[in-house]
Amino acid sequence: MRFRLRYGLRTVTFLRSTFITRHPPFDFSSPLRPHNGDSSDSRGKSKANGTGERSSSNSTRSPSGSTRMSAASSFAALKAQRDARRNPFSLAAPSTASSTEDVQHGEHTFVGGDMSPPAPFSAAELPSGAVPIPSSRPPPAASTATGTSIGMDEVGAFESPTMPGMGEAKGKPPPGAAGSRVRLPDIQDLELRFDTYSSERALFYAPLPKNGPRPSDFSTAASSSASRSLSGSLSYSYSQLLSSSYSAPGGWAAAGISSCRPGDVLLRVRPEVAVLSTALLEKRCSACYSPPGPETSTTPGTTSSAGRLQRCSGCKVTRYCSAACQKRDWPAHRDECKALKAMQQLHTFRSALHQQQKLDQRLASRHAKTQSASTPFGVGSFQDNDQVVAAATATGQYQEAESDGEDEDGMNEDDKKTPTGSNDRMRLPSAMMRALARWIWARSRIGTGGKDKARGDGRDLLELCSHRERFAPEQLQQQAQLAIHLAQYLTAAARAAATFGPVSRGEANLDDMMQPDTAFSQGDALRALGIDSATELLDLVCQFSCNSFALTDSDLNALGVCLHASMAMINHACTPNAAVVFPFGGAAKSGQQRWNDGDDKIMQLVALRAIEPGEELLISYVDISDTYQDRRSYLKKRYCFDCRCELCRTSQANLGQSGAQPFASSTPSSSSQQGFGMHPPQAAKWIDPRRAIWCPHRCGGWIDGAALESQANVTAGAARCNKCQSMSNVTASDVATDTQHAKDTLRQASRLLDQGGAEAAWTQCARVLPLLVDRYPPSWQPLFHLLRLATMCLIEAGSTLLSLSSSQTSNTEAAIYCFDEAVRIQMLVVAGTQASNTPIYSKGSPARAIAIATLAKLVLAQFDHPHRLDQQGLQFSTHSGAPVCRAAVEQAAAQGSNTLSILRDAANVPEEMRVELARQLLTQSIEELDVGFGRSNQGGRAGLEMRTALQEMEEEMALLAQTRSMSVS
Ligand SMILES: C[S@@+](CC[C@H](N)C(=O)[O-])C[C@H]1O[C@@H](n2cnc3c(N)ncnc32)[C@H](O)[C@@H]1O
Repeated sequence: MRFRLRYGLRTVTFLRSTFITRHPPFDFSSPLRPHNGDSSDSRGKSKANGTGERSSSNSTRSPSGSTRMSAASSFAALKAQRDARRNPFSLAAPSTASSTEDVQHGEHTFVGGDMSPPAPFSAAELPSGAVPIPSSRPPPAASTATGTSIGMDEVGAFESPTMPGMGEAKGKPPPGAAGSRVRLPDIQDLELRFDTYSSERALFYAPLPKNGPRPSDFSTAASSSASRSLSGSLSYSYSQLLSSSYSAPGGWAAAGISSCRPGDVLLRVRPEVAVLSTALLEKRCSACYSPPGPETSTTPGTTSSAGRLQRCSGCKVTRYCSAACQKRDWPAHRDECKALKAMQQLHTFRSALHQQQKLDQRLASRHAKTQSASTPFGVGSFQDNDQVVAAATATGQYQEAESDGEDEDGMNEDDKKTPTGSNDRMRLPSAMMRALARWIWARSRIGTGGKDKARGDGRDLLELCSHRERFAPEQLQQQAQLAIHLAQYLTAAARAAATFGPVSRGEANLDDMMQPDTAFSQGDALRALGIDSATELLDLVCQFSCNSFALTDSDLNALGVCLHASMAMINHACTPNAAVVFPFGGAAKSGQQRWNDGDDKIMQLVALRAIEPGEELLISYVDISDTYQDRRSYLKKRYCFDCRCELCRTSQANLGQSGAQPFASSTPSSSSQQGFGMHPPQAAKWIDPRRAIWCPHRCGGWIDGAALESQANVTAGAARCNKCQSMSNVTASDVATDTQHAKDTLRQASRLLDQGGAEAAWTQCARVLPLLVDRYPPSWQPLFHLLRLATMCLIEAGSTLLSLSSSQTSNTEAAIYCFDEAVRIQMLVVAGTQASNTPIYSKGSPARAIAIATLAKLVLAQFDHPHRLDQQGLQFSTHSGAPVCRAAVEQAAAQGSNTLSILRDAANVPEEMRVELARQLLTQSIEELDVGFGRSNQGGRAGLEMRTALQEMEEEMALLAQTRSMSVS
């Protein structure tokens, strides 16, 4: 039948390309924060000026002695301003501290003054402020500024409580606690910023230091532009702000200016810097992030690593889908290209060195114990002209340690041969490192008066919080490790040029390299980029880590990392009223318009519920399907704060921890209008869906898993079913074992999937799922994560099977099995997002909207083979033992209130009703995508896809009905 064929094939094709949200448990780019230029845009320029003018008003001496605006001066001036703003008790007024002298000599003052130095640095190197890196020699003349022509290699396929809502808290929350209502200070005590891109819908504000300087002291340009921008709406918006909540515990915050409906877009910006994750560098275009399109695939049926992405002939690392894309990326890639290339040369050199060392050692041991143990030269001498690296090397911090993640040391392993041909593995810089380096290079170009196309329209990273002084020692040590690698990466090109001659010659003069004296100082190279001290470098790393966003595609798949300073001023809540999304993917329009077909202003702040004027805008930095403990430790570790939102306080109270605030029952606010937002939980009865256990009597009720942890709670009957009061038959130790089991499986299956073993990954999941779905609702955190991964495995496996050979019935049948199973698993995922009247994700949350859209696609894909879903209560397949029973879906659907109505009959829906189910799913996903990705965007790329699918489906159905009536007559 035409309908079935079309849908089956078309859907499967787009299933393969993107579409499932995957949240690795510790995805760096997923602060997730949570978790997006065309320089010719005049508005972009004016916004850039907002920062640029402020910094450029402070001119200083360049390293060479000439008076010009240097990158160093702008760093220093901005840092001084920032520190003064952040520290109301600062003794150093920014107007005086803005002199470069002061900053360089450690005049920063910090609240608390607890400045424990990072482990690799000695206390002497890091006193209470910036430590200048001793200059040993002047920077090489124009070594980093020379242009290089753009070239491209053609490469072949493989070369290349309820939530406790936002209601008013009873009692007095601690001053400054997020969610607390504190009257805003008078307007003269605030620094206000109005974002020109916000369509007058978002305002950024920060308290000024008491008795401190006024905005005008910082920069006339900045303050006048602020008041200019504000003049139209100031009286209205500010009076609203005054009467509303102010939860920022210091620092910047954002507030809505006018009333917003769910789905309103509050801010639309282009990220100042955005890069593809290192793991995707070979698989995606570095400018538009497109995978190689099917039309360019060289081998039919192969997965997306095939295709004709063209490799940059300079660095041989980044790839592009077209010359247009490469050209667009060039301003940002230019310095990076040199650095990557130089790193490869250095890597080759180091490999040679290493071989030489090994040989020497062997010779030494063979020939004489009398022989000196010292080798002719050491790796240390190669690095030792940098204070940071030397210190780290001395303390063993710098090592070529294997790392399975970008986060640990900021370096990724490329397990292919290096482009230079050596067999050992080349470690590419992580996405974060490349992003930060791009930002620093762009910054230094602006500082030296260069025209900068690479940098977008945002404010300044230096104004954002760093928390260097607040990190736990082990965290700071990790950041220091990143700083060390960043320093090496930043200076690779300059150093290579100094030692090898022009990088483009590609000839390493090993003799020169062996002489430490001739090696180019890392300190010099960093100073040329405007970084004067190890502390400054470390600050930048900390700032980036605290303020960057995960770059995702329109289906929330992680693509990389990005930064925009305005967006970074938005604070966190585990029950956010807004979200930062990339409705059309993470990149501006591609040369071919294949992948990103939307607006260039690609990073958007969207209201998830109704927002009153002056209400603080809050996004989530974490995956809110995580438990309280996981969210808490992640926020503490990465962002240095304890979240005091109502959800966290309620969860804490449930755990019976000391210091918990009593739960504040809030009245349903405007947030729950139109069904969006959260309903307030009944404190006494609230069970966190993330920790719930099914009632052993299958009444559909839940038992609070958190209550099991305390014997007192168990004795007091807190661990009983909330419906029938049955006792739990699961103990706390059962839960701990199941949690561990699920987490281990998640890790193993994730690894298998990454290595291309989707079927093996699914088999791993299939082993544990039967027990887990029987014992826990799908919202139980470890199960929820596993279910999301299981759907991905099944889609990947099914798509691969289908692409192998459609003539082999066994392949097709296996593929059908995969999609059938994926439908059931995804039903559980959707149920998990919505379970209880206090769902993990509120209606319209991007993650929930995408989960429904995914299910809709899967149901559409089933139309080819409707007979596959039998009507048995349990669906076991001979193929790897399908573990997920229909009963689990039914149980999950029955448990919920009307939020799950869409799924209530899904598991037993007769075949003829399946089209109706698909229609319902498409309709609901469109409604929710419109909220999560912006109504004016029509739900972004995913929303447009769903609309097209719905329209086509209705056309097909009409055609089918017509054909039927004709054949009857
Ligand atoms: C991306 S910044 C947000 C803007 C920040 N207020 C500023 O001034 O730069 C993240 C930092 O803001 C603070 N923050 C964000 N949300 C918070 C909350 N709910 N409670 C306490 N601090 C919060 C933390 O210090 C966190 O590291």
